[in-house]
Amino acid sequence: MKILSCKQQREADAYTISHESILSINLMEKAASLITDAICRRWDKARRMIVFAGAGNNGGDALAVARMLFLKHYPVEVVFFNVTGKISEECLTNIRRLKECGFANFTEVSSQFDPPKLTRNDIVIDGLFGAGLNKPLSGGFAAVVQYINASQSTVVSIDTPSGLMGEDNTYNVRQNIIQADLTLTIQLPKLSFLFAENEEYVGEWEVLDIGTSQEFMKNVTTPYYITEEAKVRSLIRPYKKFAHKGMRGHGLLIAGSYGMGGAAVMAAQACMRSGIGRLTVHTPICNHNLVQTLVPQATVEDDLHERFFAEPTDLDNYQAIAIGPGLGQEEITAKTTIEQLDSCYVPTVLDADALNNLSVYRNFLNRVPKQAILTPHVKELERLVGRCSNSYERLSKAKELSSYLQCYIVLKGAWTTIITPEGNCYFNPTGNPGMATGGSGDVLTGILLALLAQGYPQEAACRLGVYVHGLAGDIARERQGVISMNAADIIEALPEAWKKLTETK
Ligand SMILES: NC(=O)C1=CN([C@@H]2O[C@H](COP(=O)(O)OP(=O)(O)OC[C@H]3O[C@@H](n4cnc5c(N)ncnc54)[C@H](O)[C@@H]3O)[C@@H](O)[C@H]2O)[C@@H](O)CC1
Ligand SMILES: Nc1ncnc2c1ncn2[C@@H]1O[C@H](COP(=O)(O)OP(=O)(O)O)[C@@H](O)[C@H]1O
Ligand SMILES: [K+]
Repeated sequence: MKILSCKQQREADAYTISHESILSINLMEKAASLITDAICRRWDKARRMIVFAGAGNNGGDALAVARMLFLKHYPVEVVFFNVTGKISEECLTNIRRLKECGFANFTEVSSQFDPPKLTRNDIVIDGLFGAGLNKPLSGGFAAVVQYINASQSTVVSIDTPSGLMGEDNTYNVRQNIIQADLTLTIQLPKLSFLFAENEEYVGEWEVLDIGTSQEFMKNVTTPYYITEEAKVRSLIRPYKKFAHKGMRGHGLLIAGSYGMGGAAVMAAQACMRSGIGRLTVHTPICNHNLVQTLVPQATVEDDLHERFFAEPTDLDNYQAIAIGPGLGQEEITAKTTIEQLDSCYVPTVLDADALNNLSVYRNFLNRVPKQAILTPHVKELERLVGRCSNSYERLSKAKELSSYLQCYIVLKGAWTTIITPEGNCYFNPTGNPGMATGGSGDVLTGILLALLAQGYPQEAACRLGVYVHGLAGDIARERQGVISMNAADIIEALPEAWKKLTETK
């Protein structure tokens, strides 16, 4: 699914209107009817609906929703803000239609505003500004937003919380953005909905399909996508009847140090559950028995050192390499990691301490092999690119790093983002907060190693691996609950996740 900028969303509406022989007012009617349905599904007529409408088309939506709720006998009040006297045509039509229904509970505000008392029982419908917002809210509108936010009412935003920009909110004034409980967004989510710091504005969100021109959607270009299950399924390659383990690749996992053998175990277990032919784990001597016992399917290659990764190993026999889980940050390990990079001629994953070690020796960044996959969480990325003040800036810096190194970056968290060297960003929809616990990332590294060893190209491996990792997390949540689930449960859920993605529906 593509994610468009607000400008593109407005172009999409205009294109749909001119090419699909639908009038603008009827497209708005469609949006309003879907919004009304979504509201009626959630709240009954005991709740008073207070509609705040602006003078643009977002206000037009809100006024049409007010009419539909009124005709369904909901108690409705409308506050319409006409500050400049400039009202969109569709908004005007909807004022007229509302009044023609006999609706009288209508307050028009042009300057002084005596706000209605908002109670816990009220539903505020926010139709002040949508995709047309062009600067942070200030003055009277800021006061209205702050008034709504200070109330106990439930807030439903139409298309977007008023005041929130669709992409970059670096220079926004945060207290002047509506804090919605629910956002009913038209056609597609906005990029800013996928950023952690905007959760308090967007609340829960639902996408309403108003039938935007398919042709426009097909041709419009954007670097931002949400990965869909159908896409992921199409990436999976079936095994041939005469498959043998040599065809499914031999991977090398360089992981573990004294006290962190578990990371090597979890990555290896996940790898062995993701279709790899053969796996070798290179780990310090102290972890030998642990890995042999807990992952008997894998071969163990001992490092020369008792406790740390201290000696680069021969990579000639492998189709893919993963370095990092639980490696530690001893100086000798950092130097060895960098030295090892020089012989990584096959697809490579760099995770956790491999990245932390690189961030200590940033002048060696250019030794990262081209096309490598880097899997940082937010902190690990910032150690590489510097502190970021928000998610948009972090994404921009990750894109710069990916382009500079010509590598793939998997920026982990909710909506894990896969950034390609060409600058495309794929947001992953699976996964849940139960995965925010030690070891979950090691599991992902194991999955990615398995996919690369089997010959999946980097981009496919990232999109497929991250999706299945999150899906296994979702299955683990079903089984164990969000509090108790841990990385071991994600590994245990991998067979079912893979089955789900390969079974015909
Ligand atoms: N037929 C259509 O065009 C459809 C439009 N739709 C709705 O239309 C919305 C977009 O409508 P518009 O393009 O009219 O934009 P908005 O309704 O978001 O805002 C438009 C007006 O706000 C002013 N404005 C922007 N930022 C401001 C600020 N900080 N302070 C004060 N005024 C400010 C602009 O100058 C403009 O006049 C979407 O978000 C969606 O809700 C949907 O109903 C789908 C159909
Ligand atoms: N709130 C969340 N929603 C979805 N996925 C999450 C969430 N929190 C964490 N995850 C996933 O869990 C994994 C955690 O990895 P990481 O931070 O490297 O943990 P560790 O280093 O402990 O293994 C990542 O793949 C991340 O995307
Ligand atoms: K809005």
